Amino acid sequence: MEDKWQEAYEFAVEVARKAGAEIRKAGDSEIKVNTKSSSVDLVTQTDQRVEKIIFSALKGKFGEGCHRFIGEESTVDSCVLTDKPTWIIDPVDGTTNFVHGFPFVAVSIAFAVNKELEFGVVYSCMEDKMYKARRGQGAFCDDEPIYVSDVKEIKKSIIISEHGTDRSPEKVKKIFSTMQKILCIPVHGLRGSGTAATNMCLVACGAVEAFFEIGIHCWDIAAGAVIVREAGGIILDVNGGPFDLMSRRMVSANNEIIANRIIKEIEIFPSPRDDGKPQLE
Ligand SMILES: O=P(O)(O)OC(CO)CO
Ligand SMILES: [Mg+2]
Repeated sequence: MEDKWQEAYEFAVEVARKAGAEIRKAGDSEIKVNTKSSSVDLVTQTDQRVEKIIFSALKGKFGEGCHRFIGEESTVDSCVLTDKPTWIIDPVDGTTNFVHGFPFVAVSIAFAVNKELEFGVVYSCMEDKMYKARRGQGAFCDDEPIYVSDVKEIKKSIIISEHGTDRSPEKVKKIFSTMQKILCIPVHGLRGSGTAATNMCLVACGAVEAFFEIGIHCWDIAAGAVIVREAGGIILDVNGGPFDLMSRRMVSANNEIIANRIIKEIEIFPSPRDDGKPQLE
């Protein structure tokens, strides 16, 4: 029973690699930029085409009836996580990077059963790095085990945060105020790769101590969440409570000490949940 999903895991790695190759070879003609929730929330034909490629591979293998599918480009309204086996996919995480040629772009594929994440695959396709993890079986980059950093002192840490795609002045103010407070603890530095999935893999492999964000979606972080946990890290809500995949906010960190120190500084702002339910404080 424990190995029930091994085939799905291995297939997800294969599909992510193929999807990444499609992104790498996407020509300039395909990079026609459209916008979604705001003028800085970008989408290209590549996002849509690669999502179709991933979905048709997974549906062809596992059938549409038994499995559910949540994808960044095909989820129109809210996405509700049920107990059914569910694929959660971001075909191009880091679309803005992709459009600008900034070299961090990831394919993110996660799989949940009974609302619990079973495995996650993040293929950082421009660097050709394959991150993957299955619940209870460790995390890997290119088949080598990876582990979070053992730093416990916040003053010896590097922290990742992002600016998101909402430019309303009150939210931007809170984001920068949080970053300022964390920077002035002081920490060694603040970073951001422009893709949530890659940011979580940077936590998982010990390159940084933590990554937090409010406003990301379930497809940005589902695969990364498994990878961080399996590398020995933790994921919490920005209020210090348990992580909720649909809440559009999280702190991923190498350990609880670093996570809680960051949480002390985070200025929370409202962000409607992916599943349409009321947001917690
Ligand atoms: O590039 P995407 O898929 O829009 O995702 C962003 C978050 O909104 C980076 O993680
Ligand atoms: Mg994304």
